[in-house]
Amino acid sequence: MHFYGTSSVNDKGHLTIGGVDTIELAKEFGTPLYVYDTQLIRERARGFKQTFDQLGVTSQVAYASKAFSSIAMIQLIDQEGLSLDVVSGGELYTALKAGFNPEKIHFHGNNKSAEEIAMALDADIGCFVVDNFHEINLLSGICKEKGKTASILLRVTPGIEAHTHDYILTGQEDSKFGFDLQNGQAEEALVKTLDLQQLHVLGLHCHIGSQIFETTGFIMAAEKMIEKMSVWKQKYNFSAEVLNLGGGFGIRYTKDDEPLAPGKYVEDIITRVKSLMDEYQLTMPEIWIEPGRSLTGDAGTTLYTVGSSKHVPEVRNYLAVDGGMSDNIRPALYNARYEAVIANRPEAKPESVVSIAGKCCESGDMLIWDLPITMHSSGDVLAVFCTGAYGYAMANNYNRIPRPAVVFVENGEAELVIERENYEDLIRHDLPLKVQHGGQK
Ligand SMILES: Cc1ncc(COP(=O)(O)O)c(C=O)c1O
Ligand SMILES: N[C@@H](CCCC[NH3+])C(=O)O
Repeated sequence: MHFYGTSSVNDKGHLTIGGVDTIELAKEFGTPLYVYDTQLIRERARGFKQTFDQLGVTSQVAYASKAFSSIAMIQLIDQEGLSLDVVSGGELYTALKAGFNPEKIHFHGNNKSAEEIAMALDADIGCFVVDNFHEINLLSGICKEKGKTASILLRVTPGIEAHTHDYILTGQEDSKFGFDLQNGQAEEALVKTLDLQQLHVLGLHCHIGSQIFETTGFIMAAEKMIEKMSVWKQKYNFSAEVLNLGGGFGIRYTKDDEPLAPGKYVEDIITRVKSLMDEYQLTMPEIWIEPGRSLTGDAGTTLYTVGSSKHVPEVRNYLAVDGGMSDNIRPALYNARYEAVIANRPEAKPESVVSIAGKCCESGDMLIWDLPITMHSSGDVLAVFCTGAYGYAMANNYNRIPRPAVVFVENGEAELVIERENYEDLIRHDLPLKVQHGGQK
C-alpha cells in the first residue's frame, strides 16, 4: 500500500492517520467519514510558499476553496498565511464567517450575480477575477452605485489544451471561461477596463485545467500571456502588477499517476516566466497561483463500513459500502480512480479482487472497479485514499442520504469539524402541501 502523509500502521495492525487509529475514528464518529491529515496540508502550503521564497519571487498562494471549504478548513489556510480563491457567494460567506482577511480573497466565477458582487464589494475583498463583458458592466455599475473601486484580474483563455479529463479542461478556446487571448476579446476587455474609473486592472489570470502532470501546458500559457503583455505595454502602457497562473497541479490517486512534486511545478514554471520577463524587458509581476487539489487531495481519506456483497459467478464480486456517489461523485462523473485498503489490516496481502459499490440506487454508483483486497467481512472499515479534494465539496443528498462528518487529525488528536447531517437536516427546507389540488382523499 502507498502511505500518504502521516498515515501509518499501529501495534494493533490498524491504519492510523495523524497518529489516530482509523478504526477508533469510525467507532467514535461513524461512517462514511472524511478524515483530513492536517499536517500534510500544512506541509504542502509551506512547500509552495518556500519555493517562491527560494526563487526570490513575490507571490500569493491562494487556496482554491472549491476543493474543500468549511470554517475550520479556511481557518487552517489562514493559519498557514495563504490567500483564498472563492467562486460563489457561499464560499465567500464561509470565508468571511471563518474570519478570513477579505483583502486576501480573490473572487472567481463565470456568472457572478449582482448580489454576490455587492456582497464582495461590501466586504472589501482583495480582487475580482473578471470573466466576461457582462461582468465588466455589472461590476463597474455596482461599484459606481456604491462609490467604490475594485481591483481586478482579467481571466483569459490562452488556447491551451492540457492533457486531462474533458470536463476539467478550462484553458482551450472553446471554453465557457474567460476572454479569449487569440481572437482579440482579451485585448478588447483590457481596453474597456483601463478606461473605467471604477476598475483597477491588476493583471491577468489563466487556469488551464486540473490534475495536470507536466509543466508544458502551464509554460505555454505563460508564454502566450507574456507575449501579449509585451504588446499591451507598448500599445497601452499597461504593466501587469500580477500574473495569476491558476491551479491544476496533479496528484497521485493511484500507482498509475506520476505527478511532479508540488514545488517542482512552481520552480519550472517560474524559472521560465522569469526568463521571458527578461527577454521582453518587462518588470517581473507578482505571481499568484491557486492550488486546490494539490493542497488537500491526498490529505483526505474516506472511511466506510463494509456491508453487503454479491458474487456474479465468473464475472465479478461486488462489495457494498455505506456511502458512494452521494459523498464522492468523482468516479461516476469522471471515471476517477482510487486506491483503498481494509483499515483493520492495511498491510495484509490482497487475496481477491472486488468492485466497491456505493449504496445509491444507480448502477453507475461504483467507487472502485477491480480492487485487489485482503480478506474482509461485513463490518470491516474500508479506507479510500486521496479523497480530500472535490470529495466532500461535491457531496450531495441523492437518495436523501445525509452528508458525512469530517474530522481533522493531527498529533494523535481528532477534531470534528463538520457534523454528520441527520434526517431532520434533510427535510429542514421542505414545506408541507397547503393546497389540496383536486386530491381524492
Ligand atoms: C479558476 C480555478 N483556479 C483554481 C482551481 C483549482 O484547481 P486544482 O484543484 O486542480 O488545483 C480551479 C479548479 O480547477 C479553477 O477553476
Ligand atoms: N471537480 C473537479 C475539478 C474541478 C475543477 C474546477 N475548475 C475534480 O474533481 O477533479
